[in-house]
Amino acid sequence: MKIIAPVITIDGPSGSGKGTVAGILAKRLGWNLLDSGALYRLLAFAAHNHGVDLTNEELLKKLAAHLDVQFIAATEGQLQRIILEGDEVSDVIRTESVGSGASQVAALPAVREALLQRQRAFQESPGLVADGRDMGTVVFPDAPLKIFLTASAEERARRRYLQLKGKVDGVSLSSLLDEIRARDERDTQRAVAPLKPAADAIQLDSTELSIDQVLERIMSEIAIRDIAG
Ligand SMILES: Nc1ncnc2c1ncn2[C@@H]1O[C@H](COP(=O)(O)OP(=O)(O)O)[C@@H](O)[C@H]1O
Ligand SMILES: Nc1ccn([C@H]2C[C@H](O)[C@@H](COP(=O)(O)OP(=O)(O)O)O2)c(=O)n1
Repeated sequence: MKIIAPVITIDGPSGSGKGTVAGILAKRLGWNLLDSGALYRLLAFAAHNHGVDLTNEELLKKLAAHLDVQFIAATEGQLQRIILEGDEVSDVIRTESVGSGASQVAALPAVREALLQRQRAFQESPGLVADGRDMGTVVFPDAPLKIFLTASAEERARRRYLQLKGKVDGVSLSSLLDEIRARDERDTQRAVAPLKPAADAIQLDSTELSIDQVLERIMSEIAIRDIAG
């Protein structure tokens, strides 16, 4: 009988800390990592490169089904690397303009369907930490631990600002706040797999918490459930 690897899902809006926390947790547990948002970012980026309009659902569905992407797991001292069609794109897909494109293609049902199996294939032994918007509601509904991580929009914009300042030209706190609000609106209001907590998710507001405090809370939920051996 195939042993089903446990999954910890971390969903929430942009800048709540999902990616950071999921990465540290996966490393600490020695589990696999799924950054599902990267798939939507890669699709938006590939669409741009191939001249595909972000509203062309039929073509985007085909592009999603054939995305030539490789995730190279993090090693000591090196973050996870993402290769698209042979080129490293780990950094270029992180801009807010690619994030906005990702949020647009993510609203298309045929695109979400085309990426579903690719995401589920990450559920391998000894376990998986998956972050995104619908990990707990749609992709891994049977996950034994689901976290819904939030923070105020102002705090999330401040974090993004600190993260991008010095790396990207022309970042401003007020435009980041506008972009984050626009993305929140699109991601929560779409008809398919909207951003919302699963009924059995633990909600964590990280506005006043450090990354270590968030990790500590999640580690204690893991210990209570005895899911990480
Ligand atoms: N609890 C926290 N307190 C302060 N900064 C945080 C916290 N969580 C994450 N950050 C920082 O905020 C930025 C965005 O975090 P990230 O993990 O990319 O968020 P998300 O994946 O939810 O968009 C990063 O620079 C990260 O280091
Ligand atoms: N599981 C997911 C993950 C991301 N998306 C969409 C919606 C998001 O605005 C974009 C980008 O997601 P990503 O997690 O990379 O963005 P942030 O790091 O939170 O800013 O993709 C989604 O619809 N479903």
